[in-house]
Amino acid sequence: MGEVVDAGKKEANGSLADLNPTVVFVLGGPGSGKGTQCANIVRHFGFTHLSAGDLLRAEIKSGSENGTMISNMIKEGKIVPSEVTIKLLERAMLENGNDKFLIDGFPRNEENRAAFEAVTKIEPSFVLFFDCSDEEMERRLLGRNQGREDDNIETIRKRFKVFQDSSLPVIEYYNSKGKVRKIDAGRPVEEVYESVKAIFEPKNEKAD
Ligand SMILES: Nc1ncnc2c1ncn2[C@@H]1O[C@H](COP(=O)(O)OP(=O)(O)OP(=O)(O)O)[C@@H](O)[C@H]1O
Ligand SMILES: Nc1ccn([C@@H]2O[C@H](COP(=O)(O)O)[C@@H](O)[C@H]2O)c(=O)n1
Repeated sequence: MGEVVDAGKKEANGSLADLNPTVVFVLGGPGSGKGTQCANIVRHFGFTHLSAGDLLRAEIKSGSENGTMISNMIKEGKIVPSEVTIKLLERAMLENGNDKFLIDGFPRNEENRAAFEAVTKIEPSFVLFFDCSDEEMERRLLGRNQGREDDNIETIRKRFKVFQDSSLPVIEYYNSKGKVRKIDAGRPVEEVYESVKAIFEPKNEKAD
């Protein structure tokens, strides 16, 4: 584990190959409840939650040279170039010290997927897919009230289109490899979590 170098930040030591982490990708449309359910999984199953969107928003706030580009992309609902997002994810995993990660909102397109695989050599254990109607996601996003610049109807519609055109094909790719665990995310939070929990709980296999 890295040593503490400043307020709450740890040095990123070693390589991902050494860490060899367990990774679960958490995908679903904007507002499908990925972040909400990840918080529950973290509490019960010891994963660390890394939201690609949160990491990008933190990068804007940090005054990084990429800040303006990232901010413009998010306002337009567009996908930030993979090298930027992957560097943030790699750094967050190495700084963290855990070896079990929920990677939320990534990979968002084929470029994200292929670049992550090429750079990190990590294959996800499985992909949690929160399936929810556009009507319900729109209602949730417009009611979220977190001051996000992309939670307005114009950007929400763009984000839905990007999800349809670019993110669903990634889910289809993992589905063809038998890796997708699809959840009906249109139900109340507690009901959705019951389904999520069943996926993470060790199976009670019968002895012979
Ligand atoms: N099952 C649910 N029923 C009703 N509201 C929900 C449910 N799950 C989450 N919400 C609410 O909907 C909003 C969006 O949820 P959340 O932030 O978890 O979605 P997300 O998929 O992470 O969104 P994004 O991709 O935009 O970051 C939040 O205000 C959250 O409290
Ligand atoms: N892999 C990603 C993930 C996110 N973005 C950008 O951030 C926006 C917000 O993402 P949330 O998951 O927090 O909803 C998203 O609309 C993209 O602009 C990205 O580029 N790449």
